[in-house]
Amino acid sequence: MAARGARTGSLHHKENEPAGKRLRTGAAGRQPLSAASTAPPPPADEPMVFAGREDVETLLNEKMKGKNKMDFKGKSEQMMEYIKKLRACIKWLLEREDANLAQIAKLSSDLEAAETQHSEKVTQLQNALQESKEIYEELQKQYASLQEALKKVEAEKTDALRSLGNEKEAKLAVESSRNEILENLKKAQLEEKCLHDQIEMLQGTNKRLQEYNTSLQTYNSQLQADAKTHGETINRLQREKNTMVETMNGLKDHANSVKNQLDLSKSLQSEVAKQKNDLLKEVDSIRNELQRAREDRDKKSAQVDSLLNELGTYKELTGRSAVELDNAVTRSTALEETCSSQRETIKTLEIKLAAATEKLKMSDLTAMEAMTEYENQKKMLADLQSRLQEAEQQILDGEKLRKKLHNTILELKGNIRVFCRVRPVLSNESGAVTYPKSGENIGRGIELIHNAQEYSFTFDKVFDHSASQEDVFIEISQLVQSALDGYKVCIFAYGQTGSGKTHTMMGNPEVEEQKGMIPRSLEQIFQASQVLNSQGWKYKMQASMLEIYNETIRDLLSTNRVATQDGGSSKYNIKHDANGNTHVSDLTVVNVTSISEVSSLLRRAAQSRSVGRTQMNEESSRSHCVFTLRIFGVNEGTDQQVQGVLNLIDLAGSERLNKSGATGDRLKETQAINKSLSSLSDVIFSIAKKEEHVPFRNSKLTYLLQPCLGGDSKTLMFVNLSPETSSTAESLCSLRFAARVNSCEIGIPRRQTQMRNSQ
Ligand SMILES: Nc1ncnc2c1ncn2[C@@H]1O[C@H](COP(=O)(O)OP(=O)(O)OP(=O)(O)O)[C@@H](O)[C@H]1O
Repeated sequence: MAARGARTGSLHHKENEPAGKRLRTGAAGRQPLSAASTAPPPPADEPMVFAGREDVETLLNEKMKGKNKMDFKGKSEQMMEYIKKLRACIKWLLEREDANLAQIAKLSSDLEAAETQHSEKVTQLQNALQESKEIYEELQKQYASLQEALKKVEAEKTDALRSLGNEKEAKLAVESSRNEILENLKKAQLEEKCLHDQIEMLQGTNKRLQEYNTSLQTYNSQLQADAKTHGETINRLQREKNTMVETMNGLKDHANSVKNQLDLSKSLQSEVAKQKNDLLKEVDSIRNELQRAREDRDKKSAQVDSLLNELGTYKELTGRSAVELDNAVTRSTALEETCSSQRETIKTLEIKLAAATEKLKMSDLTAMEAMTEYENQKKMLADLQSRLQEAEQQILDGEKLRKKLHNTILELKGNIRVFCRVRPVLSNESGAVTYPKSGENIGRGIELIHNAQEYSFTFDKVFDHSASQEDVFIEISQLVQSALDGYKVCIFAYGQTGSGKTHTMMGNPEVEEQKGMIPRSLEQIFQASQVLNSQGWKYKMQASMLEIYNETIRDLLSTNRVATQDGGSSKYNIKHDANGNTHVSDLTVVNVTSISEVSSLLRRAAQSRSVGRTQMNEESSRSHCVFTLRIFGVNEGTDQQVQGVLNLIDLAGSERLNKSGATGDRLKETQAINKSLSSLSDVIFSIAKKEEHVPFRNSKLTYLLQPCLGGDSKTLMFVNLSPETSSTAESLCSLRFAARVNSCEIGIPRRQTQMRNSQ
């Protein structure tokens, strides 16, 4: 068709040319055939030229013309001419045919080339279409997988939110358990307060028992008859006490081990709480990370959405823009990678979160276990404590009864009580003191080896080197208490220099365990007076403190320095009134209302106290130090009045002259000390012998203490010993003196009490 079209087109093109110009002869210009019929014929050798179809048709329509019918010659010439024309026409037609064929061949080859090109284009287009289709399918798949991933992320997000909710619940549970613990703590504090109240009540009972003690005196004669029986009871109680002490020690050990366990479980609990806090922090940080990852993921999701939108647009433009599609695919792939990495991160975080939650659960469980353990331990401890308290109460009751009976017997006997205290060995020397390990003298006996000879002594109580200040105070606390009940109480420490008198009487008031008898007695008096307040008792207390140095009184509480020196204007005359109360003129007497006031007084006195040096003790106190607390009590309810006195005396060292190695002033000091101490023993022995004249006035010390030594007071002497072998001679002297004192009957203590309106 195309070839034929091309031929027709070509012929048609030629037909448009003007007919006159087409049929010409060669070089001289061709004539049209019609013109040739009229015009003279072209020369025979000139070829005819045909311009087109019209020329041929004109030639074919040409008619023979002759002059007449018979003009055959003319006709044959014409015919020849016409045949020539026809030949020329045929030749032209043949040439034209060849040219046409050549053109057709050229056209068909062009056509083929065009067709090939066309088919290539078609194939390319088909390929591009196929590729686009594949890309489209791929993108659709990616889209589907992205949607899948998005769904997963959503599901993970929901899970994470759920686990977050669980964590919050767990946290709330932990907080509520902590509140419970705090609640329990409050309860325990309340219980402690109750126990405190009970202690106060017991102290009240103690007071009543003391009242009972007083009433016991009226049954004096009856008790004397019963004394023997009581002695047996004491022994039995002593044995019982020992058993109870052992039981109590066992219980204490058990309680200690339980306490240790409790401490352990407490520390475990605090560790668990710490771990829990760490885990909570970790969970928080993971949550934050998760939150960040979520936000990141949300951003990416938004990006995915926008890219999906873009993808949609790209889908429309797929056919048009393959490059854009490629970019979109690249971005989509990158996004997919980010998404997958995000998913990985989320997964890791989820795993971490799960692990942290697990750890939290574990720690909660451990905490719960620790709590349960703690509760059990607490219960056990409470149980043990109540058993311990019961046992201790039993022991205390037994002990109280024993002491009461013992005191009663002693009071009835009218003895000065003597406690012996041996200090620890301070040097490298060996000790020369032992104690009985069996028999009825345990805790009361002491054995001293001197010059290879053993000397045994028995006192009301013997404290070995291991006895603490508290152990010693427990034994004298009742005596101290009786000062509040209106007795005159006198406690003094006797012994050689460095034997522990000051340690026993004063100790170190700033350190709880080292506080001596003076600060402890004052604390007890103030505490007890507060308890008695609730029973209507109001107390007024006055403290004074003096020392007797070289037979001269010095006021230790005076703020006037001159007055405290020898030769000062103050005379410090000692006077006793009809009620047996002692007054020292010009002596500073301070009203005290609290233990802190007394503590500052003690500090003031310690500073003023004169301290001399001897070869035996660098800080040996060379004076007798007398602390006096006067107690005036009145009961608003019963109008009863009491007046008690508590004298606490740290005597100067009792060593003999040759031992102290003193000369000059020191010799004078030692002589004075010895004089006053020997006066003290003279007074005691003379009272014991019931002599008419008691030489109280022989020394300032004995004269000052006259009312306390005179028979109606409760007197206790500490004999302090140095255990070293080098001190055995002095120790023996002290022990002998103490034994004589212990055997003295100085009278029955009398309570100083009266009714207010009887004054
Ligand atoms: N029971 C004890 N436990 C521990 N250390 C003690 C004990 N008794 C005394 N000491 C120590 O022994 C030393 C001498 O004691 P302290 O000063 O009380 O003796 P003293 O009899 O008062 O002497 P002085 O008569 O010279 O005043 C001190 O260092 C004291 O701390």
